[in-house]
Amino acid sequence: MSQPAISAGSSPVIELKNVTKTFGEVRSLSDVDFVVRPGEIVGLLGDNGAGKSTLVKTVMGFHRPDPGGEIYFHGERIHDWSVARARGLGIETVYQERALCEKQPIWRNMFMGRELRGKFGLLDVKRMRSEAARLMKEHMGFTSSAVHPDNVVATMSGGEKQGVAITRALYFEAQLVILDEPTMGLSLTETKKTLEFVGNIKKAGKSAIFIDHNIFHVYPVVDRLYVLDRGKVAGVYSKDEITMDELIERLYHVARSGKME
Ligand SMILES: Nc1ncnc2c1ncn2[C@@H]1O[C@H](COP(=O)(O)OP(=O)(O)OP(=O)(O)O)[C@@H](O)[C@H]1O
Repeated sequence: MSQPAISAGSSPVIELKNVTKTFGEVRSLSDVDFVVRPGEIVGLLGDNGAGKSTLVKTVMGFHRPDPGGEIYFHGERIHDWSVARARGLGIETVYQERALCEKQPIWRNMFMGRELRGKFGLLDVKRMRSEAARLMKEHMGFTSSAVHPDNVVATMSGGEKQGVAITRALYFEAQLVILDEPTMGLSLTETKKTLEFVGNIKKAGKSAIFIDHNIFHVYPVVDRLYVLDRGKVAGVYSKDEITMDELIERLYHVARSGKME
């Protein structure tokens, strides 16, 4: 199980300062300041091409900022930012449900790539099955004996699959969970379930970045929102500062004029 080498405190889990990212002639991010605090769910909104993916890929370590940009984890500047470094510090991405192995049982999916091992390095199947059962009950709210860790993932609903992915991230000591359009292609009920799982991240005292095109999904579960427009931060809002209607109004305004007010 990966443990963050830097101790968690009240300083932001992740902080990007003055981050610009260019790909040849394309400037995907421009002087972006971005902060996620402990226990905070932060929404990322913006039109197609606004820079949302580039921003989260930078947080995930896939991209390094152009010179001048800085990345801090719990207040400490990290110079050698990379996927391995970000993951080692507890930044986990929940990919869309297709990242799970449909034909494998739930317990295997929970521990895929980070299997629990016993003596002599042998797989501890018994412990993985019992841990999966506990997590399903405690984190995913499965009380029915019909849902068993041996069930294959293909039999679960889309929302439940997202639950497996989120629970897996939390189990592996994620400090920050990145959710990239977790409700895409899900039905209404499955979406509701997925949003409940997002709430579990906060209950567990962890943080998340939530990207979704649908403001009706994002607004209810987040504490703060960043609006990106053409690579720039066009607005940052605490949820208690802005109603959903006001936010929609401002998003229309950004789309029309490129400015938040
Ligand atoms: N690897 C890359 N090489 C060149 N240009 C890129 C690369 N990645 C992103 N871009 C460009 O940067 C801009 C921002 O893209 P990005 O994918 O971050 O936007 P987005 O807000 O996630 O969009 P969407 O909602 O459509 O996924 C776009 O113009 C895109 O074409």
